[in-house]
Amino acid sequence: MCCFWSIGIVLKEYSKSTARLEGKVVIVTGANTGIGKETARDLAQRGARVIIACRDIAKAEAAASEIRAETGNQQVIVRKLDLADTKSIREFAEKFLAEEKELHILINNAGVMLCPYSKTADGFEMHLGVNHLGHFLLTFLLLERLKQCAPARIVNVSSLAHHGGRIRFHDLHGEKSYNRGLAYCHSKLANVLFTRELARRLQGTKVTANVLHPGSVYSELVRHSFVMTWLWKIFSFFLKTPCEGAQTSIYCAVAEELDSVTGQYFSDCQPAYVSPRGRDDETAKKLWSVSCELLGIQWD
Ligand SMILES: NC(=O)C1=CN([C@@H]2O[C@H](COP(=O)(O)OP(=O)(O)OC[C@H]3O[C@@H](n4cnc5c(N)ncnc54)[C@H](OP(=O)(O)O)[C@@H]3O)[C@@H](O)[C@H]2O)C=CC1
Ligand SMILES: CC1=C(/C=C/C(C)=C/C=C/C(C)=C/C=O)C(C)(C)CCC1
Repeated sequence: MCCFWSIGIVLKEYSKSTARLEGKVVIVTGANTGIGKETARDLAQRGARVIIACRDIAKAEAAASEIRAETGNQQVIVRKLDLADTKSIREFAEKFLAEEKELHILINNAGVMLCPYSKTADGFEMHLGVNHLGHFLLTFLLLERLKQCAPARIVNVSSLAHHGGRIRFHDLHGEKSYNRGLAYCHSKLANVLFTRELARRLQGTKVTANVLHPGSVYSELVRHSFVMTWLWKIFSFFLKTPCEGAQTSIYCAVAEELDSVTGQYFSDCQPAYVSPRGRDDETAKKLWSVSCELLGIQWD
C-alpha cells in the first residue's frame, strides 16, 4: 500500500509498508548516491544486511558510513562493482557468493544517462552496457542464490524513457548512428524487456522480477549534459527528491501485497502503462539470446 500526498503541483506517493528485513540480505547497485542511496538507507532502516555495490569505493564508503550512523545498522557493507566491465561484475559476484550465504533482494538500480559516445571495457555501447548488459550478467551470476533463498525479489530500475526506446538489433552498439538521449531510452526499454522475460522464466520459483519508473528525480543522473544539469537545477522544485524517487523501488522490494506479483511495471507505487515495444515477447526473447551471446553465457 502507498499513501498519497502532494507538495506544490507534484503528486507524490510513499511506500507505506512497515515490513522489517532483519535476517534479509539485499544488494543495491549504484547506492552511493541518488535513488540507490535512499533505497539502501530505507532497507538498512528496516534491519536488512545491505550490500552497497558501487564502482567508486571512496564514495560508497562515505554513503555507507552516513547510513550506518543514521540507522544504527552496522550491516551496511561496501563492495566494488563496475558494471562497465564484465571482469569486475564476475569478481563482485564471486566474492559475494563466497562471503554471503544468502540473498533475498537484488535491486538493479545503477544507471548512466546522456553519455557522450563511449564503450565499456568489453566494447558495449555505454548505456546498453551498464544499464542493461551489466545488470543482466549480474542477475545471471546471482540467480541460483536468489532461488535458494526464495521467496526473493529482483527489482529493476527502468524509466518512463523506455517509451522512446527500440532494440536496434542491427546496430546495438550505436556504431552506425548514435544519439545519446535515444541510447538511454533503448537501454531502459531493454530493462523492461529483460524483466518481462526473466519473470516468465522464473514462474514457479518464488523469485519475482519487477521493473519500475522512479519518477523525475533531482539526482546526478544528468551529470553528462550541461543543459540538463541547469534545467534540473532551475526546475528542481518540480522534481522528486531522491528519497521520494526511491519509494517505488522500496515498494517493489518490500510490499507484502507484491509477494506473488511478477513481471509488472510500476510507477508511483502502482502498476503503470508499458509501451507496446515493452510488451513485445518476441523482442524480449531475441534480446535475451543476443545478450547471452554478447556476454558469452548460457542462460536457459
Ligand atoms: N533521476 C531520474 O529522474 C530518473 C532515474 N532513473 C533511473 O534511476 C536509476 C538511478 O539513477 P539516479 O539515482 O537518478 O542517478 P545517479 O546518477 O544519482 O546515480 C546513479 C548511480 O549509478 C552508478 N553507476 C553509474 N555507472 C556505473 C557503473 N559503471 N558501475 C556501477 N555503478 C555505476 C553511479 O555511480 P557513480 O556515482 O560512481 O557514478 C551512481 O551510484 C538509474 O537506473 C536511472 O536510469 C529513471 C528515471 C528517471
Ligand atoms: C519538460 C521539461 C522538464 C522535464 C523533463 C523531464 C520530466 C524529464 C524526465 C526525464 C527522465 C524520466 C529521465 C530518466 O529516465 C524540465 C527539465 C524539468 C524543465 C524543462 C521542461
